[in-house]
Amino acid sequence: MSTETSASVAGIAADGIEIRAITEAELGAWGSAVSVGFMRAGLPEGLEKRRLRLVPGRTLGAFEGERCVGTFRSFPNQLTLPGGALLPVSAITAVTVTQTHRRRGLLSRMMRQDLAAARERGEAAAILIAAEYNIYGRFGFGPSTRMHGWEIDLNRARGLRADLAGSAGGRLDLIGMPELRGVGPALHERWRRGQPGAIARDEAFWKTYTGAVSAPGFDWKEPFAVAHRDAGGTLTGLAIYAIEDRWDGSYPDCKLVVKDFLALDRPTAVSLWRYLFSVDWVRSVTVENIGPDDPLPLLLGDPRAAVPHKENNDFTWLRLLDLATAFGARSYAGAGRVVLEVADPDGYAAGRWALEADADGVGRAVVTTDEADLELGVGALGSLYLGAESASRLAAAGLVTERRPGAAFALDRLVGTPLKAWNPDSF
Ligand SMILES: CC(=O)SCCNC(=O)CCNC(=O)[C@H](O)C(C)(C)COP(=O)(O)OP(=O)(O)OC[C@H]1O[C@@H](n2cnc3c(N)ncnc32)[C@H](O)[C@@H]1OP(=O)(O)O
Repeated sequence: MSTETSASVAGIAADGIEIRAITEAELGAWGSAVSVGFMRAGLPEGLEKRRLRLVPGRTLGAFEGERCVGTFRSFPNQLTLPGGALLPVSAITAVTVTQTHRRRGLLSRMMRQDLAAARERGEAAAILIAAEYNIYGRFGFGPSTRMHGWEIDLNRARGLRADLAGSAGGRLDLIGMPELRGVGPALHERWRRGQPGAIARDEAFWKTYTGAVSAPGFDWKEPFAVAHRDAGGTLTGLAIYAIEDRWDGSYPDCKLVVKDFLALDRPTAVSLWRYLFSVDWVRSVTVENIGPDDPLPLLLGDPRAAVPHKENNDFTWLRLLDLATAFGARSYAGAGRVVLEVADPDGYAAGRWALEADADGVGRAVVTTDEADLELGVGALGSLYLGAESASRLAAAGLVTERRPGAAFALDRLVGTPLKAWNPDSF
């Protein structure tokens, strides 16, 4: 008898289920499995969008014979780091296992296969948006940015502060979807370089966003897009919003929902907010997700009118795969050195690392034999990587252990950033 176990035969395990990259011809069946996995029965295959997003070799299926019972997709993206560098990362999405086949290790197999391939390709980290909090920690991911939104009652807000100046000589125009598709990408490219935690938006993103291709399971409704151009005619901001048409008897009681807000400077932001807070019939504004450091409430006549949105929670999860590349690429607030003992059951980040930075903000992670100041898992380190989480807070929660008193605060001074990392985009 052959000594070759089924587990060693081209990804087929003892249960007969094979994990492999799909072909383009299998995209329809794979897409149907995604819909079933996300509890949406009978949806169209959405082939046009899926074709746009197909990266050869990176769309995985778990196959039991012909039947696709698990799905997993990754694609290349870039993460803006503190300091403005763009780190190539693997973005993971469309993770599903059919209900009849769950808890048999299929996600674990797809994830481990894809993370190993990402590391091979030289992607220093993987990112994803987690459907549920408890799925991805076991694979070394940690929450690294938060969703941050506001509900604003316009009767209480008293508009924007009177002393705030909008852009001098700028103008606002409502634009249609074809124009948004034309001008949005270049504006976003400029904007994302100044926002740690932001990611790139590809062609598929803009086409889906503007309704040029449909995404199965999502009811697309054309939003409003208002563009701000400065006195020289350069596009410096965009706000995308929807209106929920509500009436209280004979009185308008509409809600304006801000879906996307990109402003390159404060005068642009002020002009856009002033517009959004003064649309006729609108009595309340929901800002679904905006940077945690965005000053929005402080721009209002009464900041208490902005109440935190109920979905404010963890958003981008990050899994470090190559500490030397990842920590060498970001910048640091100043000089410092903290030695970390990192636990990583899958090995990528495991070991003792000195995280150090010079006065000019250039830093690195290097393997060391020095005594460790702090012990933590790779997921906690992923949470700290972009600077949006604090080591002191994780230490208080027992998720980081100080071996030297004060080490958590020393790490915060090293990795903390002037502008909190934030990512507006689900994927
Ligand atoms: C990036 C994204 O696409 S997020 C979307 C994720 N998908 C969904 O939420 C859709 C509905 N859920 C599913 O499709 C599946 O349940 C999945 C993909 C979440 C999990 O797939 P499975 O194949 O069941 O996971 P697998 O068997 O590998 O589980 C590994 C471990 O994670 C645990 N686990 C898996 N899912 C969950 C969960 N939702 N909550 C808590 N623990 C979980 C398992 O119990 C198991 O633990 P163990 O190792 O201690 O036994």
